Amino acid sequence: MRRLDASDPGFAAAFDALVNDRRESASDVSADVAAIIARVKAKGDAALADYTARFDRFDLDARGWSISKAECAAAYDGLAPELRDALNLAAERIRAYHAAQRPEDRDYRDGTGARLGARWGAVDAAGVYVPGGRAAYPSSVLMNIIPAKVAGVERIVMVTPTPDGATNPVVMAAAHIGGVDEIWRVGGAQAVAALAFGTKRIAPVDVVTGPGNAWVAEAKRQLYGVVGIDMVAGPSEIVVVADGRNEPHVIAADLLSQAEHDPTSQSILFTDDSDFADAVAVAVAAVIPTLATASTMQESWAANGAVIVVPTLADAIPLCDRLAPEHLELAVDAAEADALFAKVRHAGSVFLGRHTPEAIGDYVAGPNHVLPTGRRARFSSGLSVTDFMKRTSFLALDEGALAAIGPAAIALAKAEGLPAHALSVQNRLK
Ligand SMILES: NC(=O)c1ccc[n+]([C@@H]2O[C@H](COP(=O)([O-])OP(=O)(O)OC[C@H]3O[C@@H](n4cnc5c(N)ncnc54)[C@H](O)[C@@H]3O)[C@@H](O)[C@H]2O)c1
Ligand SMILES: N[C@H](CO)Cc1c[nH]c[nH+]1
Ligand SMILES: [Zn+2]
Repeated sequence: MRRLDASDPGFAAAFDALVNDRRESASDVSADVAAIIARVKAKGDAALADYTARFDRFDLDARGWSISKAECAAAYDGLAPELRDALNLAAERIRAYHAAQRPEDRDYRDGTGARLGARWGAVDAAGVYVPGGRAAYPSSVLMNIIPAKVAGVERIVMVTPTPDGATNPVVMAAAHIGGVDEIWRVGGAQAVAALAFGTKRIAPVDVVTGPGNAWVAEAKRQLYGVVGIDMVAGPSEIVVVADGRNEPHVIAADLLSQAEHDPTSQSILFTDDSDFADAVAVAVAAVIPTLATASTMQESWAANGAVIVVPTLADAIPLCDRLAPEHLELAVDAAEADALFAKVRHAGSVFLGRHTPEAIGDYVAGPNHVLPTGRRARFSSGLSVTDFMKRTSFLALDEGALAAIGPAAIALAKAEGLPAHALSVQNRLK
């Protein structure tokens, strides 16, 4: 863990190093992924079977490629009632939040009489990636599928690894609630490539969404253009801005909640209280060995964790903006949280006040937990209904509207040296 103090002379360089640390994109990940994509493109299902045997220790041909809707319904029926209620509560809240995201079509006439507008439509088929290497993610099933359904996607294809052949009943129950059409037991970069190119078994999709580890995130990045993607949602991150009036063990757990996802996850604390910074570091060290995910948290915290003391909490905000974290917690009184939030420019999702742990957003709050990582909140946003849709603009002119705006088009076409464009307009002008 790095302990930095903004008043130290070497702080600027040390913070630059933290910001520029490309912890999830070692060049070997990029090269590995390029090789996997090329092999899936060339060999299709055979490559999927090989990679699944290698990475998930699972023989697809012997034990089955897919999970049926009937299996998912049975998993739902077999769930303990409190878990079923929790999934349904999460689903309802996620649905309500995303229903409000459905964009409006536009259709209007301007002063020339021209009719202009844009019509939104869903993609035909969406592939949703549900991670499953180190943990099972029923919450990510809901976060992916529900916005796709709200968008009106007709074919929703889920891919998820089943390491050692073990299926997860809560993941299957969530797929039942969401209403998935196909589930394929493949993960990693190879699954994303299969969705993008299609194989004999898996028909291609138009868009691939969802989170995953460094290989999954890099595969989406490399395949963008062959297929649409939501954004690059890789190993989880959290930045917490906290004053010294918090309990150190409460903030320690918030930091560890994201450190436990992946050894390449990142957790950073900013505080204006040096004693509190030390107390949180002590609490983190004390909590780690008590939890089942200790080794992942230890690796992540040791390699990527940071505790940073700033003169005032307001000084932390421009530094947070440079990190553009996936999650930002403002653990201060409500009024101060609002004031700090007003200054935040770059973050995937922000959690305001002392009573809003980021982990609530992972499960039941409603906003999507699939969020940009690796500083990409500078230019991208969390998964939304519009990631499963596209907009078609349209235009209808009558003679009067064409007469009003046509001559300008002719002038511009001539200036560009494109006479057929000019003629195409000129021919219709009286
Ligand atoms: N940003 C977000 O919105 C968000 C949300 C949820 C989870 N996450 C992240 O998702 C990730 C889940 O990771 P996971 O590992 O549990 O599951 P995963 O499904 O993302 O990855 C498992 C797959 O990775 C591939 N893989 C593993 N090692 C490999 C190697 N050496 N070479 C090539 N491929 C390899 C395998 O194919 C394996 O099936 C975590 O990093 C977590 O932080 C992010
Ligand atoms: N924190 C993850 C996004 O980075 C989402 C998640 C799912 N389950 C638990 N957490
Ligand atoms: Zn989480």
